[in-house]
Amino acid sequence: MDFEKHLNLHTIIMLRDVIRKWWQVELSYADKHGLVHDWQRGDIVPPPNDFCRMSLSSKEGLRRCGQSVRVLHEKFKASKKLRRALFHDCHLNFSILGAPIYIANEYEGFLFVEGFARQPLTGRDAEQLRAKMVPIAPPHSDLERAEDRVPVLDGAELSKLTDLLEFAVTEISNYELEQSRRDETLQSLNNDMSDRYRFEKIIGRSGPMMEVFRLMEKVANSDSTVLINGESGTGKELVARAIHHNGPRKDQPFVVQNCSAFNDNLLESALFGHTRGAFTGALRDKKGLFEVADGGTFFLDEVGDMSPALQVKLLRVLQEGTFLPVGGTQLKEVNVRVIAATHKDLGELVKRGEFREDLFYRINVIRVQLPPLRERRDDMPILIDHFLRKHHRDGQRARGLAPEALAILGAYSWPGNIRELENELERLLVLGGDMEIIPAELLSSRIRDAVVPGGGPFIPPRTHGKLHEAVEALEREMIQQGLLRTRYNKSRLARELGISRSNLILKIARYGLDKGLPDDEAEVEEA
Ligand SMILES: Nc1ncnc2c1ncn2[C@@H]1O[C@H](COP(=O)(O)OP(=O)(O)OP(=O)(O)O)[C@@H](O)[C@H]1O
Repeated sequence: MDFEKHLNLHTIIMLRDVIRKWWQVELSYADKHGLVHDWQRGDIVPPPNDFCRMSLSSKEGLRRCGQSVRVLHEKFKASKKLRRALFHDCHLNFSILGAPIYIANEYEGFLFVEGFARQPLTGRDAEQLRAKMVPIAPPHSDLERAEDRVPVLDGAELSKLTDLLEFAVTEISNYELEQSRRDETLQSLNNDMSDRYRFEKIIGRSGPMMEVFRLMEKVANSDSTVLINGESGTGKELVARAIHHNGPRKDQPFVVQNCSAFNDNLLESALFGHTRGAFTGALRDKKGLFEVADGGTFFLDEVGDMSPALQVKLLRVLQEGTFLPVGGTQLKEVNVRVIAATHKDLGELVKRGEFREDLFYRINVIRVQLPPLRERRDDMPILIDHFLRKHHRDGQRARGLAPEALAILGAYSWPGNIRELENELERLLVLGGDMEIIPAELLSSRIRDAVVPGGGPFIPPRTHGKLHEAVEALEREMIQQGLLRTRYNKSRLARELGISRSNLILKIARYGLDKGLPDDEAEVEEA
């Protein structure tokens, strides 16, 4: 237990002060071994009682004072059931009053005051005291009339002091209990957070993302091949990295290759390496990325774009851990965990004969499906917050987005997913410069126009009030925006909205949206 900390508690500071002022005694603390740390450090507040002051200032006196305190400690230790204050007479026959500190039923030491008499000293008492001081006090110490300055605490005063001492002890144990409860709560929160956010760079709390995290937890410690499926910008590489960094291969290389980046020959040589003279320009042997990744993880992005010839080679590495460099004759052996990713439907490619079925089954052992951003809109606020922090530069003022900007971002369909959102926020921070709140006007026109065609103010959908009114308001808004978007082509709009043309015309009339519309005859039907 750290008494330094307790001394700084507001209540203890106040109590110490009150006790000092009212009774001229000092509140001190002995630990669970009966040691008074302040005294041992020589950090002694000189007590008004001159006898005690002299005693505490000499080595022998200090030893005797310490011994007296330890007797009280022994009493507390001997009777663990005793939770109240106790008296003991010190080596000078002054009183020590101590109250034990218990925290969660453990004895942790005691608070005490010492150096007072319980009744006025007689002349004889003073004589005896002076005699006791001879071996302790330095020669020629001035103890003339010292007995006049000895605090005397009789019955009523003593009971008040006892109450205060016990109150101080209760304050300390309450504080410690509170602290340990807080520590426990923090600990369990941290455990909770680390469970949930072991993949701390991946932001998401929506149901689909929690599903992804659960799966990642399971696969991180295994060595099995993983297939990550998801649209562009949904975080496939981020997830692959997180799986690698949370697994047993984390100290080994993580190598990335996008299979759609090169033509077939270049990709083969990049993946498997080549020998000298394998092709024009191959001046020396070159290691392939599979060799570089040996012991670690290889992230093969856009695996669906691999040619059939390379698919065979990949299957061999996956099944046997061996491959032949371009132009080589000797098989090389590697131990690589493969995480493949694609935005394509590999099952569909298999059906069309564009992807080997055996390879598909080999890499589709565990499939992590990353949801597009439009299907995890619940994550938008934390993602926005995350990217605003990530791209916020020192000295920049921007703290957030105006409500209209947030509403537009929330309504946009995000075809480029998180990458598009991240780029948009980075751009907004640059354009926002010194602004504290970034207004909707700064959003990319692509986003604004998609959500608010015609550039009017964005009216976010209602979330309260009567349902039929909200439905009607939404219906009116969709028809009005649709008419603008289709340039009043009612047949097209009816198709888009999934209602009949006559039904649309009725609704247009009902909502008063027909004013100023071109004649039906003038409407140009699309092919
Ligand atoms: N859940 C997420 N939390 C935070 N940042 C994310 C998240 N998902 C993706 N990102 C960020 O979005 C950007 C795109 O992610 P990443 O490159 O992993 O996507 P991808 O699906 O591999 O894209 P592509 O298919 O185009 O290669 C990166 O900057 C990444 O850090």
